[in-house]
Amino acid sequence: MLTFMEMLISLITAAGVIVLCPLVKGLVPSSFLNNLLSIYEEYFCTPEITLFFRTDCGLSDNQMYDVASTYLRTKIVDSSKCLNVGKTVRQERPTFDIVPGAELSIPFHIKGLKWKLHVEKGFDGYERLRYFTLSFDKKLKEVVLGSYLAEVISRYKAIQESERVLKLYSRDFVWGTPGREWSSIILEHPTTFEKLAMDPVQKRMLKDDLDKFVNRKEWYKKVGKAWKRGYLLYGPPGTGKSSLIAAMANYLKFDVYDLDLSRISSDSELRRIFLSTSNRSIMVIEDIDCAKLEDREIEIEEMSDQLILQKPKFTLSGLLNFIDGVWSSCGEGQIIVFTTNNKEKLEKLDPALLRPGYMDMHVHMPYLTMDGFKQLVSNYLGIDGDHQLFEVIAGLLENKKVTPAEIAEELLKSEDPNVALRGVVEFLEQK
Ligand SMILES: Nc1ncnc2c1ncn2[C@@H]1O[C@H](COP(=O)(O)OP(=O)(O)OP(=O)(O)O)[C@@H](O)[C@H]1O
Repeated sequence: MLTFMEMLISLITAAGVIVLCPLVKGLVPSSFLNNLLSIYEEYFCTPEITLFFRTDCGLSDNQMYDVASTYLRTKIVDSSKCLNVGKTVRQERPTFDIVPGAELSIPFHIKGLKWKLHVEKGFDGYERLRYFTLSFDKKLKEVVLGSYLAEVISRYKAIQESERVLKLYSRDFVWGTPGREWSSIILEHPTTFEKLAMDPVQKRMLKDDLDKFVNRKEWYKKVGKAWKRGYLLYGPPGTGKSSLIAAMANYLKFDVYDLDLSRISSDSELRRIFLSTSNRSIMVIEDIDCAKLEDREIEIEEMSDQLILQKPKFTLSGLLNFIDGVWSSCGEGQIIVFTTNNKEKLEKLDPALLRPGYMDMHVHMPYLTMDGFKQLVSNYLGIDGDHQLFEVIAGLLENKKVTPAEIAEELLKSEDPNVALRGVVEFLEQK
């Protein structure tokens, strides 16, 4: 007795014979022949479907690329025969990564799903494009596009939540790489608000402001405002502006994007860059008063491959206006932090720059006060109470302009509190 499968195979084989044999072909009605052929195609020539997960998605970075990459890292050891193994000096254990071109076969329903990482290089040998492909039997189309991808995304979200590592994005390694606006490293800055030497009232106000901002998503929607907030941090070099940005990122668990305005050549480039940032992130534009946008020259690559110098069209205020517009129309929970060593210069440049909308809250980072000093002593020497040299130091600090960075440097010199604090006294006396 023939089973159903055996009958089907016989029929398909018969179809093959019929197709190949012109004599038999003439004897069989064409409708029957077509039916047999479609069954043959359906079960024996099952073409694969391939999904592409490119790094870019229109003008933005493609989040599905990161989704795929994060998800596959959890599967790699069981599903690939080739693994890249790496470890930096800081890491304790090696990590495994995907080898470009090697197949990752993940069991799912009938046949496995085949994932692959592709890396394309340009003529110059530099990487131009990378993307993942996911190939599968077309019979799995519905289930892969539906429940499987949903599972991959929810896995990614769970990993993001549980192993949330903050990232610092910059544009240093992406010049000329199509579809990649930012490259990132892990942000491992240890500064927290607690460790920051800063006026306690101002610290409280800033934390409250940040709390209010992140918790008011619905309020922003209700009043029809873009959910974004701008901060200006100003003060001399070494007073902790960068440290404060790290403290804000650690507090909010927001990634940081470091933007160098002087290298932007056009509105469209700027728009692309902004559209490629993630929600709930901090964009940092340092030394905003030094961004002499009108005076600089930018290298523009011509069709002829010759580099020419050209002056870009925008001014600082025009640029900020533009940023305001782009950010109003995209992204949620965005923070932008400007820093300057010289607020007066910024005011002279264009007072409108300081208005709420661009810079909603201004935070002054001054020279070191005695309160700030005690915070540093607590951080570096573990002294939370008093010390006999504090009175001398308080007197010296009143008349000197010293930055927390300078005193931090002195405190690093010895773990013995007496030695370190005597070093601070000497430093202040000589200043
Ligand atoms: N307010 C502060 N509280 C604690 N540490 C500080 C503070 N300010 C400076 N430091 C110490 O000095 C180092 C340099 O400070 P930081 O880079 O944050 O200053 P900055 O104001 O951003 O300087 P610049 O304007 O030159 O970028 C920090 O890594 C930190 O160790």
